[in-house]
Amino acid sequence: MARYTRIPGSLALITLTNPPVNALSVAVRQGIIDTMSRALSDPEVKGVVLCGENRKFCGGADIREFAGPMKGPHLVPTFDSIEAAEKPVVAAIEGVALGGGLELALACHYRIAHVKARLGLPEVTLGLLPAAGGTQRLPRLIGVPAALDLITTGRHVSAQEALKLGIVDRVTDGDAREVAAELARSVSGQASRTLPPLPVLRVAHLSPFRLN
Ligand SMILES: CC/C=C\C/C=C/C(=O)SCCNC(=O)CCNC(=O)[C@H](O)C(C)(C)COP(=O)(O)OP(=O)(O)OC[C@H]1O[C@@H](n2cnc3c(N)ncnc32)[C@H](O)[C@@H]1OP(=O)(O)O
Repeated sequence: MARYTRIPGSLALITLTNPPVNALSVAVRQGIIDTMSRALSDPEVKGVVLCGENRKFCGGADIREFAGPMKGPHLVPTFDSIEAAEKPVVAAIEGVALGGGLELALACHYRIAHVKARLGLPEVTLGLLPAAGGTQRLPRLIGVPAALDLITTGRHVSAQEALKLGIVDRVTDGDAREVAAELARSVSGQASRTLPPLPVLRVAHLSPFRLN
């Protein structure tokens, strides 16, 4: 599920609620779609803050659903609709943003991380790819070499390293939701921030490859 709350400054606060780590279950994915649509259709709402309940942003795809076929809305269009939102969406990352959880944050226009948060794309450790936008949005944000490192090792990074790499915009030792709300208010009314295009890798010369 996702809870919708109006907060001061003409903002909507969307809180993912799926204990213990607010993983992206069918109900959470549907909840994101419903609450985002509510925020975007309300002319009184000028920006959105996205967070997770109990100070845990999101532990990624719900591994309890891996045993069966995927039901409900898919992650890719769910995240694409956040990126396409014409109102600023700011992720308030506390606890963890892992796998699909980081991919969700990458689809937001801005990211605030609590100093103790951990971020990463551990899909490779499960034999998966970050196929919900991570392979596309992370290189656009931090460049191909740094993104490849995170995608191929699955290692987690601290909030400070995430700031240095350019994954997050700001780190706070306070309440990430409040800092995110402050940022959302300061950019409301501005055009949504977009990611730069993917860098084009040019190969100067390719030798013919033969199997003998
Ligand atoms: C087209 C789409 C393709 C790909 C897109 C996305 C793919 C993914 O997102 S794959 C999943 C990526 N996420 C992970 O791999 C995270 C795995 N979890 C962890 O690393 C850790 O559990 C944690 C860092 C999130 C928390 O660690 P810790 O504080 O040490 O607690 P526990 O490990 O004991 O876990 C507590 C509790 O949470 C449950 N849990 C953790 N992650 C998930 C999850 N992703 N889905 C569902 N449940 C999760 C874990 O099982 C424990 O539950 P119990 O207390 O009931 O045992």
